[in-house]
Amino acid sequence: MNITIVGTGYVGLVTGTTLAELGNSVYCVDIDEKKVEGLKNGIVPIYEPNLEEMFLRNIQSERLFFTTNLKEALDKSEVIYLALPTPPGEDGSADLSYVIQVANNIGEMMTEYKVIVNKSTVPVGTADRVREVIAAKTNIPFDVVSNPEFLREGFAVEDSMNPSRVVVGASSEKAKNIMAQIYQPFTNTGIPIIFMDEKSSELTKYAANSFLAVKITFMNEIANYCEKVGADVDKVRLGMGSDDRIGHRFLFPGIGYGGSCFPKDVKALIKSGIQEDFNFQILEATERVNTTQKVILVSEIEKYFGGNIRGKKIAMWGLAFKANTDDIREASSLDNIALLLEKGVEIAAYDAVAESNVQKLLGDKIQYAKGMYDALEDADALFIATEWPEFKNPNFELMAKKMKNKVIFDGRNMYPLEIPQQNGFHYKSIGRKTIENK
Ligand SMILES: NC(=O)C1=CN([C@@H]2O[C@H](COP(=O)(O)OP(=O)(O)OC[C@H]3O[C@@H](n4cnc5c(N)ncnc54)[C@H](O)[C@@H]3O)[C@@H](O)[C@H]2O)C=CC1
Ligand SMILES: O=C(O)[C@H]1O[C@H](OP(=O)(O)OP(=O)(O)OC[C@H]2O[C@@H](n3ccc(=O)[nH]c3=O)[C@H](O)[C@@H]2O)[C@H](O)[C@@H](O)[C@@H]1O
Repeated sequence: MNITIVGTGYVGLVTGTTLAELGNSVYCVDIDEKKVEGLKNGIVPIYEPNLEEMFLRNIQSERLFFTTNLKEALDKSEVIYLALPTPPGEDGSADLSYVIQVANNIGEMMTEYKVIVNKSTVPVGTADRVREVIAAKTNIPFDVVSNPEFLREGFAVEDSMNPSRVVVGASSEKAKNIMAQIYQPFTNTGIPIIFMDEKSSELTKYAANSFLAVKITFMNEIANYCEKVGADVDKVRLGMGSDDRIGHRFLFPGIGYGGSCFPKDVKALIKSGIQEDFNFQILEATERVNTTQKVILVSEIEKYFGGNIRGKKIAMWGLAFKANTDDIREASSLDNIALLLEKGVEIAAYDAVAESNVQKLLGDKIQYAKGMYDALEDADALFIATEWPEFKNPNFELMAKKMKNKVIFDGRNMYPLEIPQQNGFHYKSIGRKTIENK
């Protein structure tokens, strides 16, 4: 099938590449000329494991094309996916201007039947709005479908090729059949394609992300309580997660959830609720708890150093909002950096993948180390903000040699407690006993 994808960010590029991998001819459109030029020349602008190989293979097989010309791509395909940004507006609600703008363009440009498939995360009722916008521009028949995306950054290719489910909100039989045809390779491997109405589909996306945000936040509160009463959150987590009604995933406590989606989607659902005179109390609490959780270790650092931390040097391992991505949107590292800088702390950071994005944002406000051990030179403490695999089994002897003090504040619970203990480190993690070493 011929498919057009509008927007070549994380979702658009991965969706386009995987649909091409499944044998479709895919025309990707973006307004960012530099990005499109790079993509045409085989340059993948994001860090995403296993994407580049598949992307290059499909360009070579002439199934994957890039253009800035929407009309050209539109004319080639019956199915148009929208993978456009829906960032938080000033009040936290989803900004639909990108989606509406492109819907307008499609209405003006289309010359025959199209299915417009919305992959962006959008509030309930957006399919209806897109329908109204297009219908105001043309009499040609078309359908609008909601098809939310559930991929995780860092596992985007894996999640797109082998999704837990595909949700399709469609009311027209014609559009349903076309969507069933696109996802037929999944049906054959037992992946459920769940058809429903557009509104339920739009809400499914927000409900799934918000539920996961609540799950993490619940666990963060349990972790904080563990510290008060002397329980160990790792044990509690194992004990809870073994009940398959609860499950082990997304129970890892830490310095809060970040990224381009959980924070924005929780805010957007709260806002959508308010518009309907409905209070999402559990989500309001989740947002509040997450905001404090992100910087919970800063007061611990102050406590350790007796209050004043001005002039201290802190090494930060990890800047990305989680491992396996270069994405720093709403990363907890940034909240901690801002607060620590405000308190007069000097920061030497290391993140092999996300460093350049932070450099663009913060410039010389912090130092950037070439390697994880370079960051530790003369450091008063180490702060672990992202769980990159290379931090999992470090050389503690070398760390001790480099650092001024053997102190670790671990926002990702990287080590079993006996490891820092055996190596004589002071070790403060989340929801577990503090290993004292003054
Ligand atoms: N990043 C993620 O892991 C996931 C994101 N989503 C949702 O998918 C949507 C897209 O997110 P991302 O891919 O992360 O965004 P992104 O910001 O990485 O990419 C969006 C792309 O759209 C392009 N664009 C903007 N206006 C355009 C226009 N008029 N015509 C053509 N291209 C245009 C931008 O230049 C950019 O390349 C959002 O609604 C997001 O919430 C859903 C699941 C996962
Ligand atoms: O809508 C989206 O964009 C996507 O949002 C999340 O994916 P992503 O933001 O890539 O990352 P996650 O792996 O979900 O992690 C989000 C945040 O939660 C944190 N987290 C995750 C799991 C956990 O147990 N504990 C925890 O603190 C991570 O460190 C990270 O900061 C969802 O997992 C995807 O299903 C969804 O498609």
